[in-house]
Amino acid sequence: MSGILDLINEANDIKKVKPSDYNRLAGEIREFIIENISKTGGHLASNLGTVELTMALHLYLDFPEDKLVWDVGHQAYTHKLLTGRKKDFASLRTFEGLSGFPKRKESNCDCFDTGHSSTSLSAAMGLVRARDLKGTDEKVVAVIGDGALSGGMAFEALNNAAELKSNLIIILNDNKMSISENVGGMANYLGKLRTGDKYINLKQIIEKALNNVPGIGHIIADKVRKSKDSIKRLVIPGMLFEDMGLTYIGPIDGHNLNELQMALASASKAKKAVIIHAITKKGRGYKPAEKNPSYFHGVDAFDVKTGKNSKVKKGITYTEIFSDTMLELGEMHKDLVAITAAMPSGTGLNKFKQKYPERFFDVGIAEEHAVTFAAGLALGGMKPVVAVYSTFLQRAYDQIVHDVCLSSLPVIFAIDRAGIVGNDGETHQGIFDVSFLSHIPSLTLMAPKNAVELIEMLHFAYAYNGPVAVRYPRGRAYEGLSEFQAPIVYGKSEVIYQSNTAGKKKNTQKNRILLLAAGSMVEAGAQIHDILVSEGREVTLVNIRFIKPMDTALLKEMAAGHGIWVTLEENVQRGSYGEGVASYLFEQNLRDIRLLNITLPNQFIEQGDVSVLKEKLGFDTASLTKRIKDFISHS
Ligand SMILES: Cc1ncc(C[n+]2csc(CCOP(=O)(O)OP(=O)(O)O)c2C)c(N)n1
Ligand SMILES: CC(=O)[C@@H](O)[C@H](O)COP(=O)(O)O
Ligand SMILES: [Mg+2]
Repeated sequence: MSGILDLINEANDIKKVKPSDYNRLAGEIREFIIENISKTGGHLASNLGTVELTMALHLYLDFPEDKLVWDVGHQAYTHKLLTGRKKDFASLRTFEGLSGFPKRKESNCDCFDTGHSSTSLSAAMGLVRARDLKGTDEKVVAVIGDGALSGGMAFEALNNAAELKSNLIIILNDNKMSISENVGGMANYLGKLRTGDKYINLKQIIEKALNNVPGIGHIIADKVRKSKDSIKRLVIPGMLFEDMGLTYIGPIDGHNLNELQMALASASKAKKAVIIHAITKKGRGYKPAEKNPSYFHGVDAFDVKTGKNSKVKKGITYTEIFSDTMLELGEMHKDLVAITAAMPSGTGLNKFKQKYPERFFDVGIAEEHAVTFAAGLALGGMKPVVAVYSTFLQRAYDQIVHDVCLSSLPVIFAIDRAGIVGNDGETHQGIFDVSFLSHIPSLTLMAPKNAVELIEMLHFAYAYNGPVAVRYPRGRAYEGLSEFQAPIVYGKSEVIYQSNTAGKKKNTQKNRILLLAAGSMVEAGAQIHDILVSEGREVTLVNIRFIKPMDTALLKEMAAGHGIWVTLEENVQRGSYGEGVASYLFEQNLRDIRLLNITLPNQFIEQGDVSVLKEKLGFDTASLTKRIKDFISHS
């Protein structure tokens, strides 16, 4: 039997669906999403929570003329389904497939690319101002989650939106959850609004009680009813927003299409910014996700019946190593404190949170605040560890420079997801951190070659008195080369394999190869070393360890015996370690040394499995070896 969803093949088709079929359509959408995500993986729980919300918006808006801005964008699958992309879902988050986030290049119904949090209100404000300047009449709606509303940018935009004299609709999609449980004062306030009906009852109870007071009771009750201030604040939900100058509608049931449509119709009349507070359930309609929305926030393929992950787990991850080491360090050092910007499980800090709740701080989706907060903790005598994904640290550049490094404060940055992360694509690749960190004076930047070295580096970072960052990739930790465990010495690299330089002729020196590999690339470096050596070449392999400061003493020593240098790292070329080596050779006038920088290209890197992307980028061992050999023979 064909379903209602089959009738929807392009934008605005939903308007042809009979209202009596809306519930059936919502059910079919949920079924479709569960079925598909169970095969491809993806952001399941948030999408199940926004089905009716998205349907209501599609009934209200005309695409592509009207503009719908999604915050983070991880909840936009229904929007994709309703705008002609149903057929592409099998390719979700794969190379050249359907993106997991809104993408302008994918559809003219996506008006703003997202992936990072708390940007929707600013972008929507810009669209409104542009509309008003042009004199056009398209509608503009932003959808922001309660988690995303904890981000500083959202507050900045709300402050600005209060000045609007034309319509902007903000849907606050409140499911009480960020990835983990939502935190902070705004979350508490929203909690109070959710129970707003209780306050209304309270008002009625007060009025009734006063009316029963003989004599002046009814006069006071009348005053209470008319009072605009204190009592109103008590009884009318959303007064915080109202007092700021925005109109608040809600709370409403975000799974009730009627309520949503009525709220949108009434919001559309205001010549100002209006917040519709919609209460939804993360994971709605799929029991395992309703029960454990954090786990089903972002999942790999799973079995629909059991909800269990169907992929076999291979090896320990860097995140797990970090997580366990934090427990160890926490036990040893009572001044160690840990900070996350709403990612306790993603960063692995959840164990630390459980064991040392008083030394754990989840500040909400607020990376800028997290870093300056860490500066304050360090000033107060604590040893803060900011655990953060490379891509989200981009937010906090000025705070790192101005608040931490300028005063050389002992803050540790544990930078997870450094390098290619895979299926989340352009917005989430951690490929810029070496570039935006390695020029900051007083900051030390390290990268471990393997699991053991991450542990050592974290211990080293604790003991070091100054700002220090350790970057490590997403996923499985490399466990090879574990016999190489030279103690970490500040600013010193580790020579893994030293080619024999004794008694060799000058010509041999010219052709001798020096591989300078950073972090995740040491594994590839070791493989390339073995291949080149098996072909009779002389090769030295160095594990950089310190991307900054550069170990110039070692470089000087190596310059005497190696004519071909190759740097290997997982970062774009501009601002890379390799670029630093090129400057060094130039400054030292070492013009005879031929240098090949192997870095990621200076471009945004799209989505796909890490192995697929590496192959496409020529970053797999076979391609890298070929590149090095070509370089040797052509230079
Ligand atoms: C700047 C930034 N930091 C962290 C994240 C990781 N992240 C993605 S979704 C999310 C939670 C968002 O919560 P909410 O807005 O309430 O949406 P929900 O998942 O509940 O639907 C977080 C922390 C991000 N995308 N961007
Ligand atoms: C949407 C978002 O930003 C996160 O949910 C992100 O997808 C998590 O990535 P990991 O799977 O690497 O934790
Ligand atoms: Mg939420």
